[in-house]
Amino acid sequence: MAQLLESMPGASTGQVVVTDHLNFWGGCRVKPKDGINAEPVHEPATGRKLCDMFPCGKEEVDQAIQSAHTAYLKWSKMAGMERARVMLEAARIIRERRDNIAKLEVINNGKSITEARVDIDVSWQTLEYYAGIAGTLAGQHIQLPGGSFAYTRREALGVCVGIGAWNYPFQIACWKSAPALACGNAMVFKPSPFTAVTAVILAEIYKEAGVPDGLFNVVQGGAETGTLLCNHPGVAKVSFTGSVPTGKKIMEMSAKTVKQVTLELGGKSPLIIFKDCELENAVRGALMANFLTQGEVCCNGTRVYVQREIMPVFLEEVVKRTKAIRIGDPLLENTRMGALITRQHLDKVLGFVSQAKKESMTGTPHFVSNFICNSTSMYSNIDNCTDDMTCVKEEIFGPVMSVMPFDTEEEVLKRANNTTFGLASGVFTRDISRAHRVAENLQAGTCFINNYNISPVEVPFGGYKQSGFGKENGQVTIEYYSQLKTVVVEMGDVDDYFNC
Ligand SMILES: NC(=O)C1=CN([C@@H]2O[C@H](COP(=O)(O)OP(=O)(O)OC[C@H]3O[C@@H](n4cnc5c(N)ncnc54)[C@H](O)[C@@H]3O)[C@@H](O)[C@H]2O)C=CC1
Ligand SMILES: C[N+](C)(C)CCCC(=O)O
Repeated sequence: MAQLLESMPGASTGQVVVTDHLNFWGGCRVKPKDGINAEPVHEPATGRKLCDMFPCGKEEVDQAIQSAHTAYLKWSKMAGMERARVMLEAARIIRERRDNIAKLEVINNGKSITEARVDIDVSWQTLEYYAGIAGTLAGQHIQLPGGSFAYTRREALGVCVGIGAWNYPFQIACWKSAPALACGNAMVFKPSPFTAVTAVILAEIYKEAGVPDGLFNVVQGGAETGTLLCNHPGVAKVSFTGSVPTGKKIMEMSAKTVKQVTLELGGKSPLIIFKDCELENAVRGALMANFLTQGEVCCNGTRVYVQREIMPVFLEEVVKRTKAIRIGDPLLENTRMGALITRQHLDKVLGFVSQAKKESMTGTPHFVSNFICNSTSMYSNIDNCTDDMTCVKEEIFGPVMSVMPFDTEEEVLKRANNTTFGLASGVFTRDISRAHRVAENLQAGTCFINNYNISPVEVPFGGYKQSGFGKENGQVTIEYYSQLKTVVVEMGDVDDYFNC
């Protein structure tokens, strides 16, 4: 893989073939055991086969978990400051190789190179941030009568499993592994079978930075491999990013051995635009909320509520800007929207758009489709939607923005909250009291005021309702990757309570 990265500077879509093994445990890449059941992985931008992915079976999953356990025993005994030093070195290497990793991520996922570079920057920043926290992990000292006392220790959980989605492959691996490793855990990570290629690069970088062999491992596979991981008695925690139905299964499987779980699930987030907004910012915010990574973003603000008085001018602008988004080969510098993950996913997204055309009595779908190489990308604004339309109720996970008019704050809050999801939300207004009141009353894990989809690593991220629970990023995530032990110390004699 190192060779592949070196050969990347001249790479363009349609050229790279990955032949290296994509599993990693015990400190090195591991050849698939049987070399059977190969699943082709395609380059989204061209539809070309990029490599074969061989799903890991029980024996391989056992090996990866065993190797993680061995590394955990060493790593968890190191001082936080020692762990921090290794993590900072890994962050430095990612930063140094940022452009090449970003290129491979484009080939892996289909997003534009501009966005992929941001993802890789967020990735090394995540490692730096949690390296900074590793040395600060501490407990509390509690005084008790007679000189006795108690103290708490913040301890690692053990072997944590990370299960990733295909929309931010490298970044998700960092969002999960950085806090896990900072707390002294080891991780076995399973990327999505659609984006099998970049997680192993992270494993190599951790190794190069000096983590013990087995600390960060990659097993390839889909639902079956994921099931083996979630049912494994040697796993203490599962952190999952993906769809709600799979999240529910993961919770069920984890319940059998009472594993801790973090679930980052889907969304159908509302973005509320009041008539007193700064219109230019609101329009840009609506694009940010809908079209990053071809719309394949869990926290996207796909239900855009616009106060009726400004609907015509908002729509005119937003449609004009949407049509001007440069769709194309994702490795070209000018491209701002690349390819959807697979042909099947594109068909699913197009299905939502044609369903909207059928369901809409008054709305106008503004629909544009572009062909890039063998694959396709598209985007659509659907105006004057009603809350009961399928495109307004269900997660589309594509570049489709649904726009609805509203009249009052009270009404829009009710409509915005009328969903089983609760990942994110947004509001554009110049009225600061209204902004904070709306933020308080929206039932979602994040509310963006006068912007959207800004998520620096310092800021906790996670859902309400069926969008999941647990947080990623921010200081609080330490609590989801560690456990608190209480030690009670008697300085006097034990009471003769039983008087015997
Ligand atoms: N919230 C988010 O960030 C994401 C939401 N989605 C939504 O889900 C839809 C389907 O996409 P998928 O990739 O099929 O999502 P998914 O939720 O099925 O897959 C996500 C991850 O879970 C793994 N997985 C699947 N079944 C599993 C099981 N039974 N046990 C353990 N692991 C399992 C997959 O291999 C993958 O690594 C998308 O169209 C989109 O609407 C997809 C990806 C990310
Ligand atoms: C980076 N951000 C905020 C645009 C999206 C991250 C959440 C996801 O995995 O979809």
